[in-house]
Amino acid sequence: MTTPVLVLVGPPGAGKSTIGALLAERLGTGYRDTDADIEKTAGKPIPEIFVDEGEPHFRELERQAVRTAVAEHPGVLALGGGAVMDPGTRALLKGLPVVFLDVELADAVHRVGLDAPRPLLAVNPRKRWRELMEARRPLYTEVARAVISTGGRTPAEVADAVLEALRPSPAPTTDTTDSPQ
Ligand SMILES: Nc1ncnc2c1ncn2[C@@H]1O[C@H](COP(=O)(O)OP(=O)(O)O)[C@@H](O)[C@H]1O
Ligand SMILES: O=C(O)C1=C[C@@H](OP(=O)(O)O)[C@@H](O)[C@H](O)C1
Ligand SMILES: [Mg+2]
Repeated sequence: MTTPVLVLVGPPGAGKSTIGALLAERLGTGYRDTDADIEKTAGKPIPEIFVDEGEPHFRELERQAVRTAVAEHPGVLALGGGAVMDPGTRALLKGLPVVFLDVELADAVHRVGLDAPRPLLAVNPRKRWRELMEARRPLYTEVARAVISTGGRTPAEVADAVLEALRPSPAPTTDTTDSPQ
């Protein structure tokens, strides 16, 4: 089993897919996004899966996509915003270098409003996003080794902050200059 060097979690609009691709480039490793894997498996875009088969079916595809990617992808992995709702997925993430990309409502809604539609935010996106985040914040926090705020930062700055947060702290050194002989 080859587990990912880095896993990104967080709500829609946090920048998981954008920062994930950027980090993979910086680290010289592969990038994978479970949403893209799901679309490949289903043979259709996520909004169509929600409409045709419903959210429970999407969540089942998501559970499987996360398991497969965690088992075989050695690079950077971005999850969909709702993946952490599954207890089995949270257990799987334990021990992995998981980073929670945090964002406030105003920034997130501004960002996803400019992007392709997310079915869960199709109606009343501000209210829906706030509800999602209230329910999920404890779950993002539970699985994360580091929490990075993305507000007011460019994607490149967020990537820098992620790498800095995961940098191993230097081994303790003993300063002998003042030690008694
Ligand atoms: N730090 C940032 N500052 C400004 N815009 C951003 C930032 N991160 C991502 N975006 C933009 O926000 C939108 C959503 O980003 P995306 O990576 O798809 O988020 P997620 O995968 O977390 O839902 C995209 O249009 C992306 O270009
Ligand atoms: O928050 C969610 O439940 C979802 C987030 C989306 O991914 P992003 O978080 O990458 O937007 C995508 O998986 C799907 O639309 C459901
Ligand atoms: Mg994404």
